[in-house]
Amino acid sequence: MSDAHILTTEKLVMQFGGVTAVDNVDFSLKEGELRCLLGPNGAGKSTFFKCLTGQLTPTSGTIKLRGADITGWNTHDIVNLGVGIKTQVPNLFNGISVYENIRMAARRKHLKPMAKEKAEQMMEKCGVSHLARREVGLLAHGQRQLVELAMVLAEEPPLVLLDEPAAGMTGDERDRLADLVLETARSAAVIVVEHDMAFIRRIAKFVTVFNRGAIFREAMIDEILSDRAVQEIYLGKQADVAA
Ligand SMILES: Nc1ncnc2c1ncn2[C@@H]1O[C@H](COP(=O)(O)OP(=O)(O)OP(=O)(O)O)[C@@H](O)[C@H]1O
Repeated sequence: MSDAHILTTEKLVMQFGGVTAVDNVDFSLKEGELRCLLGPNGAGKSTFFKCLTGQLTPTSGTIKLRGADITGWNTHDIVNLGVGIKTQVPNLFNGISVYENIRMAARRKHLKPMAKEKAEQMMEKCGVSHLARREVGLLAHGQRQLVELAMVLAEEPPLVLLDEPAAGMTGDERDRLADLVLETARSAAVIVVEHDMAFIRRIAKFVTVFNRGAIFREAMIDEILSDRAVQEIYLGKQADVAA
């Protein structure tokens, strides 16, 4: 991991009417760093994520990617800058096969023969080779999540943003996903927003905890899990963070 920052936000604010969902957030992520975003329901994680991915335009503040101001850019342009984005709802072409979806994604980065090879590699890596000819619209949610991840990784982005990637997955799929995220983080910076604590425990290193729209704590996962104040903000909102 280098000390240079791939992504920073300064005084980022997102308001919905009278609700301040993201409140003055200064955040930074180093090149090659894996960061998990945690926090109780309604803490502002998803809204923050959606500002980073261009799904929402922040009310104020700035977002910089490798020093370039991308505040208010749309998702398409952010993806074209080389950011791999996986939102909560898989973004797939339902009528065509798993292989075709992944090959088309690989084609955005690679020439034709290389794109085929890359698609095959990615299917293997993400554990969906056995589904290659299946229509993605007919797959279970967890399988669709893995296919979309294969599409994102096929473009070899230097920054990967994942919103609840483990949702709807079986135990085996979740284990596969954890290995994939760790492997991806060897060559790219990764941000993961996730509720599933078993999954978080497997992958997390340094984490950012949100509460009421602001950054509440930033520390290594072990420290966070034993932090009384962090446990208290979770209590009454969802399963205990230490459960
Ligand atoms: N489109 C919206 N319009 C109005 N309020 C919103 C909107 N999206 C989010 N909010 C509010 O912003 C706050 C932060 O919500 P957000 O979904 O970002 O939290 P979260 O930490 O991702 O929660 P969860 O873990 O439940 O997904 C909440 O009070 C939520 O009700």
